[in-house]
Amino acid sequence: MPPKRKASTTGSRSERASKRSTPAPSTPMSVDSSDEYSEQGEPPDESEAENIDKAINKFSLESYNRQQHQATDSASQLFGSSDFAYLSLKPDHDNRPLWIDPVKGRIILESFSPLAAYAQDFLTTIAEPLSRPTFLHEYALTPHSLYAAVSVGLLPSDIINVLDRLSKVPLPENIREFITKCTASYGKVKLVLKHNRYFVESTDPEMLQRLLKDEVVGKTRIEGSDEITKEKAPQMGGLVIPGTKNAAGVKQQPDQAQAQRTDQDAEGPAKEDDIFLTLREEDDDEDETDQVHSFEIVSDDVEVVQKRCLELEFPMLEEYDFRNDEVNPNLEIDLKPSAQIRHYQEKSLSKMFGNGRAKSGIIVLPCGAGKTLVGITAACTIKKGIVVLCTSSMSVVQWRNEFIKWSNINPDDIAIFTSDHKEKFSRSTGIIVSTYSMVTQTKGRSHDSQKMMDFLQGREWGLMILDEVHVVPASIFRKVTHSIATHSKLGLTATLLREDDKIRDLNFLIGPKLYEANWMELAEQGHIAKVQCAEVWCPMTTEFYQEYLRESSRKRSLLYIMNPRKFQACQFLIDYHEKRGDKVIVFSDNVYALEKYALKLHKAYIYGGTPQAERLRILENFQHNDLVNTVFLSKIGDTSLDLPEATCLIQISSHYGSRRQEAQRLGRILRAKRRNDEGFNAFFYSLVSKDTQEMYYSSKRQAFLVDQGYAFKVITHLQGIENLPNLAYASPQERTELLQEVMLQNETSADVEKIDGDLFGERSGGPGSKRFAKKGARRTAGMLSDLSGGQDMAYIEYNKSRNKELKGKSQNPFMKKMFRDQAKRRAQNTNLD
Ligand SMILES: Nc1ncnc2c1ncn2[C@@H]1O[C@H](COP(=O)(O)OP(=O)(O)OP(=O)(O)O)[C@@H](O)[C@H]1O
Repeated sequence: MPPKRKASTTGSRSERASKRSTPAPSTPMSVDSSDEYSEQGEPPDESEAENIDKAINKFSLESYNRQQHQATDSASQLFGSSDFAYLSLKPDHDNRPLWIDPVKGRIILESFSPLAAYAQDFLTTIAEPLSRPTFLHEYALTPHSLYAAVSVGLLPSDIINVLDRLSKVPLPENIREFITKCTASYGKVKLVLKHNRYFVESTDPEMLQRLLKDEVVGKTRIEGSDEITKEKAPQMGGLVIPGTKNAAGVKQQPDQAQAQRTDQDAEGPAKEDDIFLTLREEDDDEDETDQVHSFEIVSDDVEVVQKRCLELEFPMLEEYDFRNDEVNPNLEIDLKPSAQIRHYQEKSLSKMFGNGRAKSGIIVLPCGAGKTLVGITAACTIKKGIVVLCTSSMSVVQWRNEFIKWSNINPDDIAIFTSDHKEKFSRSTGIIVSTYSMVTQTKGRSHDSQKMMDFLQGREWGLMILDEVHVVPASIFRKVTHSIATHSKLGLTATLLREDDKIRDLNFLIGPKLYEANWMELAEQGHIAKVQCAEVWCPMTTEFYQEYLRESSRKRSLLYIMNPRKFQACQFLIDYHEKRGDKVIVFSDNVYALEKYALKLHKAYIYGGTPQAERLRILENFQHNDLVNTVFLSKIGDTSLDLPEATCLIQISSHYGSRRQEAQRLGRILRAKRRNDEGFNAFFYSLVSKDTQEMYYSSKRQAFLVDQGYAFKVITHLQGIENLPNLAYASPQERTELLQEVMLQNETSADVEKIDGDLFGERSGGPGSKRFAKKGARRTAGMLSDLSGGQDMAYIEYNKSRNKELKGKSQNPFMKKMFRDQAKRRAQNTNLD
């Protein structure tokens, strides 16, 4: 018999969800204009986020410290509040890897310690990694990070004990207090879906009594159900994640790196092991069985209860007991026997399935480290209906192919929902792969799309995989998670980073960060490429600099991008790397510069206006044609581009100070095929015009990668550049002509490309997209004239003659054809204009 409601609510879950998802009127929001994904115009329905933040941030380390300590020696006064001499070192401090700053809650890890791998694993669970260069890593203990720690099953006492053991000084009292108070209210109450019924669960019966007495929560309990039921807590482990030999559990064996390091450090066993062994002994103790208590609530009131618990300062954790879900049909899916997941993939999944249930949250792995396989393995573990949401229709196809490649899923059980494909699976359950825009767009939905949406909304899903979570606005997540009923959510990203600081929203819309990998460690182990990063300083020529000082800020950027010395540096580096056998990608956000550079250097280029068929042809040639070793890309190539052949990146213009774009671009070469060749390095150059604003933006952009341990070398002179045959703009006359041409451009030519989607984005025309076929030409014309000063006759004339010139020069049939096509398009544009 279906459970009777005690408190009646109006409307079904999906109706209520659709009401909630109605966007509130937008108000202007102040965001950092330096980020392309700022959420201008997003509904300010952030009260939920603010509540969570309030609940979480009511604790601040500041309020626990500032204990006054007497200066302990004559030098103490020099250090002011940062004098920690009062914390006496433990006698065996050499063996312990952590320094703790009690004022700021910062933890410094000595990454050369034999215990470093273990400590790092622990720290990424309880603290935010701030910076991880070679020898010293810095972490911050924050209310958010402690919330995440509790949500993966750590107890406050675990955190305190392990920190104390690893610390060189006794754990400062205020840090203990901070951890205890911060975690006192987290993780106490869980929302658990069992047999398709929702339960409020806790290990503390008093907590549940308190909730039952609450006027809001009390009313949501199902009448007639036992007030509080008691059962055994789920055992840690027991669940084996496919592709691994280990049972899932928060307490993992030290990873391979640790094992290797420990072997190598054989000369110092005495150093490592007493602490290490004690830690492991403690871990074993924690597998003891516990009791949990719960009461059942009306499923329609889940959000009411969540909100109320938040107000009461007991944020609820969401967990899915999929092994006991007998209502939703099982999906026949398993990893193929050949698929072996890597240790860091396993570790990230162990945080998700730590206690045998699925916890919602976000996994952060560098580009090319295999986030797709992590998602697929999570799907193979849960084995229920799965929804995958991606940013472009190309990614949708890739996800489907990867599912088929890595798992034994019946291809009929995995369907695609994009503008061109609206498939359903025929059996009782399956996988649907779609894009964020397909499931959130509300206006002008076709009949077929609406039917697909009804299909998605009319059933329960076991897992929703959210790809590239950092680029999607919170309002979209809200719509997605409210309109599609899913038991657990897994967000995947390479850079949990936004310039507008809205990343915090993801903590409650998806779940806390479950795992963040160390880029350098993965590079050392050969999972991603090792990259040499360099910033090349290009002096401005006198005439360009004079104009730069005189011009408005928009035109200034065009001058520093088109600086002839930068052009020469680009030409030199392409020549140098092509001769070494590298495949080179040159990135330019500015389309005018992109075209100018590419045409002058006789290279292929792709930007928002390039038709899809031509994009694919160029990329194919770049991959397989030995004569096409360099390709110029606008910002549409920042994401989703999988070209393992590329081994060198040159950046000539970028999006102001966006740290994320820098990381995403670097990601294009992290999957280099040759990464395991002995001594192989990929190269990442940022060309910067000296003494211009670009220098400032450049250092801002690098901050994230520097924190990941990348060292940017500054190159002030490229040796041998003067001797490069056919060096462009070598004479003053050529440089003056270039300057005149640049000055003739209108200000819009200085803008970065404005485009939605990516290289394969559906909005910029997914493969075979009908929308693209119909509107591509028209849109191309608009982009060109808007963005590259196409309305200017001088420009059109110039390009015509340049095309002729190039046609004569290029011997490569592919290049010849490309220039012919581009010339045709330009002629078309001129007519349209
Ligand atoms: N465990 C594994 N064993 C073998 N190959 C793997 C494994 N994990 C990932 N790969 C391979 O690594 C490559 C990169 O994987 P994937 O495309 O999932 O990376 P990603 O993290 O999603 O990158 P991006 O952020 O750039 O999209 C793929 O070719 C994939 O097949």
